Amino acid sequence: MHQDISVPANPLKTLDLFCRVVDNYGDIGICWRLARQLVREHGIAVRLWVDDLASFKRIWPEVDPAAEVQQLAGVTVQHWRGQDGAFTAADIPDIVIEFFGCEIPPAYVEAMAQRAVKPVWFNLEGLSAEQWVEGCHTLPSPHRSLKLTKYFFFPGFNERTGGLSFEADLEARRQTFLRENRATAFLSGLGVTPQEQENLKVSLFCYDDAPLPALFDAWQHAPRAITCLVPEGVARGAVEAFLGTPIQPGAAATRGALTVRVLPFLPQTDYDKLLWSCDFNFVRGEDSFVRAQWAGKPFIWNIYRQDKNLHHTKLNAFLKIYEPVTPALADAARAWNGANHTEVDWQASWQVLQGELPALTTAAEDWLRKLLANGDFLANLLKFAARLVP
Ligand SMILES: Cc1cn([C@H]2C[C@H](O)[C@@H](COP(=O)(O)OP(=O)(O)O[C@H]3O[C@@H](C)[C@H](O)[C@@H](O)[C@H]3O)O2)c(=O)[nH]c1=O
Repeated sequence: MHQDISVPANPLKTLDLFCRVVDNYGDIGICWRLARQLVREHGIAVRLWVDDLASFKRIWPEVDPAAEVQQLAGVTVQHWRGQDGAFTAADIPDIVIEFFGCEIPPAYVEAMAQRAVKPVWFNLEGLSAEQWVEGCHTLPSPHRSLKLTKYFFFPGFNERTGGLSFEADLEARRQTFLRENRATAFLSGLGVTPQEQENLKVSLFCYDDAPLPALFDAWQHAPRAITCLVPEGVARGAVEAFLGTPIQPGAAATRGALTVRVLPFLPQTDYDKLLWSCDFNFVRGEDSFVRAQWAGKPFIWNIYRQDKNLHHTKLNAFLKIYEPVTPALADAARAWNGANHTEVDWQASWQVLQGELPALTTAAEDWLRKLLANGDFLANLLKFAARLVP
């Protein structure tokens, strides 16, 4: 008789990911990235439960907002209407993920407990550079009455956390894009003129309360001409005030050293290319913040506002570990988020930042390589999950 020496196949083949869109695009943005990556890189059958298909459509135009169930990029997308219908053990996959503590239906949890082999259950948490995260990462939370355990899994910036998610081919695609100078064709396709491409290129994604009018004002007096590329709908009031016309893709105006150009709101994969194409990026929330780091370019982060100014604590925690930071970049980041104690002179501040750009860019590339070494968040999660399988 032959002895079976083959490596046991990965038993974790199916997965449900639950996403509740609190607001904006970050919740679905992150979940959609993870879902696609699970299918493409790990061969896992993924069902993504999402409650807001309209927001989803903004970042992935193929979404049919009226469909109950649809197949997209190999993922089964299920419109989550808060169904708490009948679930049986047969409905439950090998892995269940709830995103940002969104509560999954109680009947579904009951069905999880009925499964002969219990699913590996995760709560995916938000990104923060605060130190307490390291102590909470992978902590188990036993269900109060059912034989189930949920694990907290945190993204993060070092090996004591889950790391940040990146696709296996992300860095190779970025390198090819840069090496072959594809930015020119990409930006031209978005209507950015050759002259605008000669300027210093800045992408802009921020919340409405960022001090954009002051920055626009400063940029008009910048030492080098600036092209600010802003996807449609971002900072609508301030952009409209600058343009003097209602916002639509293709609208542009130049005042002094500053040209502002409105782009269409881009599909998620093209948004990466925008970050790669620019010299400096303004990003916000969580997903674009992470993608800016994978772009290897200097950036300023507009952090998602939280009660009691908790977001300022998070911002400062990040600025403390972000190695490329300079005093000028930290000051500007704090001012952008209302976390500074003194008035900021944006004109002077930008002048310093512009001078620092070459060094900041080199440092941002080094930072990217350091983060890559922590491994991909999903690969780290699946490795952890595999260890829990009996
Ligand atoms: C500007 C732009 C963004 N995007 C994508 C990139 C991201 O996946 C997504 C934006 O998500 P974020 O950067 O996270 O920013 P955000 O502000 O949109 O999202 C969130 O922030 C979180 C912290 C909160 O928990 C969420 O509730 C949510 O507010 O939209 C495009 O696909 N095309 C575009 O043109």
